[in-house]
Amino acid sequence: MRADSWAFQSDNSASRVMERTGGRLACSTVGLWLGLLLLCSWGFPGGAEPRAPPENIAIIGAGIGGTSAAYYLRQKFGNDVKIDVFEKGEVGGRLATVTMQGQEYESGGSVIHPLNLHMKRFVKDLGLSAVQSPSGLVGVYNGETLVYEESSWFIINMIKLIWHYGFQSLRMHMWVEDILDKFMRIYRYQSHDYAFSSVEKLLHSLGGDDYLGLFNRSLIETLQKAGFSEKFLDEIITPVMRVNYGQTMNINGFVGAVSMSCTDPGLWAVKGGNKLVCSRLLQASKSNLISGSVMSIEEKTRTKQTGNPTKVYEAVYQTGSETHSAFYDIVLVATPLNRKMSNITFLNFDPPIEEFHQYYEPLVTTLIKGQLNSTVFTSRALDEFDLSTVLTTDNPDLFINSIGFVSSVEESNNNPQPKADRSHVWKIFSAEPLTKEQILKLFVSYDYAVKRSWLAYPHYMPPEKCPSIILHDRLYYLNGMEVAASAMEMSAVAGYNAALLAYHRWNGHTHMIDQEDLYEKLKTEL
Ligand SMILES: Cc1cc2nc3c(=O)[nH]c(=O)nc-3n(C[C@H](O)[C@H](O)[C@H](O)COP(=O)(O)OP(=O)(O)OC[C@H]3O[C@@H](n4cnc5c(N)ncnc54)[C@H](O)[C@@H]3O)c2cc1C
Ligand SMILES: CC(C)=CCC/C(C)=C/CC/C(C)=C/CSC[C@H](N)C(=O)O
Repeated sequence: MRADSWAFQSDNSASRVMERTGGRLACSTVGLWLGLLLLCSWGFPGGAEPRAPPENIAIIGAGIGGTSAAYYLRQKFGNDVKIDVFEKGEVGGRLATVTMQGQEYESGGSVIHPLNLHMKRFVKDLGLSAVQSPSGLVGVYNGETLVYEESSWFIINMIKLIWHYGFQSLRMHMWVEDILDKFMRIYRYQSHDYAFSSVEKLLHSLGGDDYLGLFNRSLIETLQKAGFSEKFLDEIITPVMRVNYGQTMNINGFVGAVSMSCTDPGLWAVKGGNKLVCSRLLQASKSNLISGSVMSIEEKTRTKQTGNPTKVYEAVYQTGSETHSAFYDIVLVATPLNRKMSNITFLNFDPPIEEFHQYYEPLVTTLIKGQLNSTVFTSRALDEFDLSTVLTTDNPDLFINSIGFVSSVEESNNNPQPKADRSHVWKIFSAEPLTKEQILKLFVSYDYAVKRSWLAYPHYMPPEKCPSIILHDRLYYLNGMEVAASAMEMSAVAGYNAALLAYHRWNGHTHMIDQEDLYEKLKTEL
């Protein structure tokens, strides 16, 4: 790390960089003084004073993307900048819970992968704790019968898998592992403060043309080319895509791999609810939460106290029946840009900021406390039915994508066993709301049913282009990342990236943006 590249950073990140450089320079006070002396004698690069931080930053959306961006923006720009976070609904966005008989259950984003390091770090740094996600036995139903059923004996499972599908399950696991390994490179890039101006450049930096190719091609095309059989794709891969993204194997290969990684062991969630991460990030970033809906953004010229005319963005927003406006140096949009989800108008930009018509898949989460009618899936009675999740194949006659039993956000449940009574809460994913008749088909009887409808994930249709991260000079968009894959960790990566990008562009650190061959360059860095 060159002296000039960290000299301008806020106290926080400078000390982090120094921590990383370990014994070489940072530990020694002598080194620090030497560094300062050198800076004084060389002056700042270009002879210019470091630029003062922005006065005001707006973030639209208090989901995990917006709140993680607030957290990292505070780290980068320091304490003098005012950060306003606008939220028209609940803090957490698609991380949300529903309450049943006094217990809360995740109704949106629920599971976190053990290698999702940003989420892991948030939980640790924000004083939260993790609970293990239920990991019981899974079966696959094709509308007539269970075509695959896991066994509680590891060895039997292996034999079953090999008997049905040869070594394809193992090959699939290796394929996903390789993609995840490369994905982990982003943490190294971000810890060294590197940013990307487009999602495509970010993906390319992780594994070159092949990695970007995953995003540009459908999962089915990639897996067929790799020689996976129709039977394996229909009975194992499709059901996993249906439970996770409510879609078929026509999604892109990258999101397909992200989805497959949910079959890894060790999935977890935040005790008390995943949305707690968002409220804690807001608190830790000392942001002001404004409960209101942003309606428009327009660039304006204002004369600040310094007397200089400055370009700022005016955000017009509504709180209740009142309309207000405020001015910002930097704006981050942390919500999908489309009429149904955010309805933000960009006024008088030249060239105009394109409207994204990204279609988000409707999905319904229904939570039901009741006694499952196991005979829908098998001739066995519930007391002999040991599956905790039933996935489904792509059969148009089926009205659910999946059904599985869940624990409340307070419980850790490593080895759940369905009981032949009404005490379990089951989570069902379906494309449309379930009718009473459909619920009564699935349950012998039930006490409670609560549903939550979502526009859940982008409808994936490769090849497609990710929307720009830079919408205008100091106006950034985070949710283009979801076009690669939608997951909490992806939004956290997007939040960090947008914060770094905004910081570097504000300070003219062009060498920290879109660096090629980063993996090679950072190989020897600690
Ligand atoms: C049912 C379901 C299950 C899921 N399961 C998982 C899972 O198990 N694991 C996982 O990793 N991911 C999961 N996901 C995906 C994950 O939840 C999302 O990718 C992630 O939460 C998106 O976060 P975000 O901050 O980018 O967007 P959001 O959470 O959508 O946040 C955007 C926020 O902006 C607000 N907003 C919109 N417009 C405006 C406006 N004009 N003014 C002010 N505020 C505005 C919205 O109200 C919202 O709160 C799931 C999603 C769903 C729906
Ligand atoms: C970003 C990386 C590398 C990994 C993230 C893996 C992950 C946790 C993806 C989430 C996929 C997703 C949208 C799942 C939705 S359903 C989840 C669960 N089956 C449930 O029952 O709620």
